[in-house]
Amino acid sequence: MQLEPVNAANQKIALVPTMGALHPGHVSLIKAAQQIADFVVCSVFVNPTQFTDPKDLEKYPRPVEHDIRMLEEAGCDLVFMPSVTEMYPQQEQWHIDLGSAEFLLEGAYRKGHYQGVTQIVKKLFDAVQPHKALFGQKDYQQVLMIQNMVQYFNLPIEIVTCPIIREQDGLAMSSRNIHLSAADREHALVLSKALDFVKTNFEQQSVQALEAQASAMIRETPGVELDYFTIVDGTTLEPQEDKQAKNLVALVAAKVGHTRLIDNMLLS
Ligand SMILES: Nc1ncnc2c1ncn2[C@@H]1O[C@H](COP(=O)(O)OP(=O)(O)OP(=O)(O)O)[C@@H](O)[C@H]1O
Ligand SMILES: CC(C)(CO)[C@@H](O)C(=O)[O-]
Ligand code: BAL
Repeated sequence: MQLEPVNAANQKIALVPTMGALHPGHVSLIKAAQQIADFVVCSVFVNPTQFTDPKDLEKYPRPVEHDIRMLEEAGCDLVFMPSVTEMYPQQEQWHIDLGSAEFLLEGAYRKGHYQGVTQIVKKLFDAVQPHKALFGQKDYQQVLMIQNMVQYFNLPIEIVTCPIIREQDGLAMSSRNIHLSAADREHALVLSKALDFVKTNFEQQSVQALEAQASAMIRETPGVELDYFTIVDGTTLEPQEDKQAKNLVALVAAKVGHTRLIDNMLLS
């Protein structure tokens, strides 16, 4: 990949890393990138090292033609779609200290996931050398881990977080939604409904009561298996029951049918 002319012209480069199967959530990142940079690169790479479930990796959607068309329509300047051997030409070790939050929530359910995520994001940063990189709040913990990786290596890259884009009925857009059956799609709505419930009742009820009611809503929904619904400090991801505290976030993960989904909402 040759980005020298862009660098020589002193243009600001923004990178939007994705795993493809693009939807309007991804397009919102491209659009946000266009507002804050002169040249926008989107990477499309299904990164094997961040998958803990081989079946999840195998069935991850890869609609390449559709993705290229969407990126053209969005006016993306360059698409970086490397192969696995380009990104991983040889066996390599990767382990960095991402802080204690690495092992909580998603990190507890997908062991080693954030080592894989930060490994590939560092490789993408090295290849593209962007000034800025944009990520979705939908993957809340991922943004924290990438910020920690940037700090670990002292990289001169600004990490920008973009809001969650939802379907009209509230379901957070996700590439994995394609795996939902019609019934799953209905049942999956309970995740955003539970988050909305917590946001609406935040002033009136205790954190414990909110978590209990939201969890019950989800557990009572057929075909949905709750992994966690929790209200935590938005930086440490440790439980936080003091509602006066700033930076509280509610995070949820559940299996809907055979598909594991995540979502979250900022509370204060
Ligand atoms: N609904 C959304 N709104 C905003 N950003 C999103 C949304 N969905 C994904 N993103 C962001 O797009 C980037 C690429 O994500 P990715 O390619 O994994 O898509 P995805 O829809 O999150 O897929 P999946 O969750 O099924 O892996 C990430 O920074 C992610 O947070
Ligand atoms: C950041 C990322 C592209 C790394 O593979 C992936 O985790 C994703 O799509 O969120
Ligand atoms: N969107 C986060 C990437 C993953 O689930 O592996």
